Amino acid sequence: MIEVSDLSKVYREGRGIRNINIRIDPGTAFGFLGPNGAGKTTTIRLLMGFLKPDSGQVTINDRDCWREKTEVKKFVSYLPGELHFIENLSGLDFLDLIAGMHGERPDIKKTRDYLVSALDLDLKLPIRKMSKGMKQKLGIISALMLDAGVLILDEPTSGLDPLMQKVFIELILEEKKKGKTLFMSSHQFSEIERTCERVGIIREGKLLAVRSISQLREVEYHTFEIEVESEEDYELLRGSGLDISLVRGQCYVIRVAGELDRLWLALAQVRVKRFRQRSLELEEAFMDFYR
Ligand SMILES: Nc1ncnc2c1ncn2[C@@H]1O[C@H](COP(=O)(O)OP(=O)(O)OP(=O)(O)O)[C@@H](O)[C@H]1O
Repeated sequence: MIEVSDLSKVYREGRGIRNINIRIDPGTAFGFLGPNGAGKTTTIRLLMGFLKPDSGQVTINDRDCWREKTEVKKFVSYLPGELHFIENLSGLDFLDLIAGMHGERPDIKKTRDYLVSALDLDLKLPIRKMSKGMKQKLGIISALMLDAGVLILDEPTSGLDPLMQKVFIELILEEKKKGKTLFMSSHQFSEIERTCERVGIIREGKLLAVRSISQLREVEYHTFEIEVESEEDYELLRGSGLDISLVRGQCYVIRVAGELDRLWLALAQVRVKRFRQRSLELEEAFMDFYR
């Protein structure tokens, strides 16, 4: 349904994105993660037809996002990373304006009311008096109330407090139940993990990896906490070439990828006071792509 093929867009200074390939099946959610300036918004702007690719192509439902952008916008709903409103309007006026552009469908008002209540937003307030988080809620409501089949969300939880981030995740899970296709950028692995089937990691304009969340969960990664008797024991551990970091005193964290043989061999040589395995941390497995 969403197909990004050999997509490149390079700005004058040489930054941008290069040769991005992503395929997102209908009814699935794709999380797009990467550090600041990695190229997430650039990719999303190409998906929305705001930018013309230098090379390659993006299609949604087999429509070219640049050449057929008007058609594409009929089944896509978009939440920009940076929201710009007509500040003098109230929240309600703004949503009415957006709904009016989509033919006064009665279902929009119903969905709007549901979202307003879920996100607990005072729509009577003029937008200029709204906080950053309130404006973000308004943006989310305007994107979700249209009930489009494809949702493209650029850092949707930016500015939301932890409670509202949780509500947002629940709303997204409801959208998924309705069969929506989702493309969502984020800095937060946890929200991608909870909402998406697959995750793409972008850095310096290049797509480093695309993994299914279940694949990431299976990565053989083990973290242990160990307390040894003395500095001498630590030196012995260190000599084994294991990935060790100090917590405090003689307490260390050891991370092992793959087979554990080397760990057992090292442990046999030292005096251990305390030893326990930490549960697998998915985020750590994911962070490996950044290192
Ligand atoms: N209009 C532009 N002209 C020139 N360079 C740009 C333009 N827009 C973005 N860039 C540069 O392209 C790179 C990618 O920017 P982009 O906004 O896509 O990153 P991002 O992953 O969305 O970052 P963030 O997480 O900080 O929002 C950055 O180095 C940025 O400075």
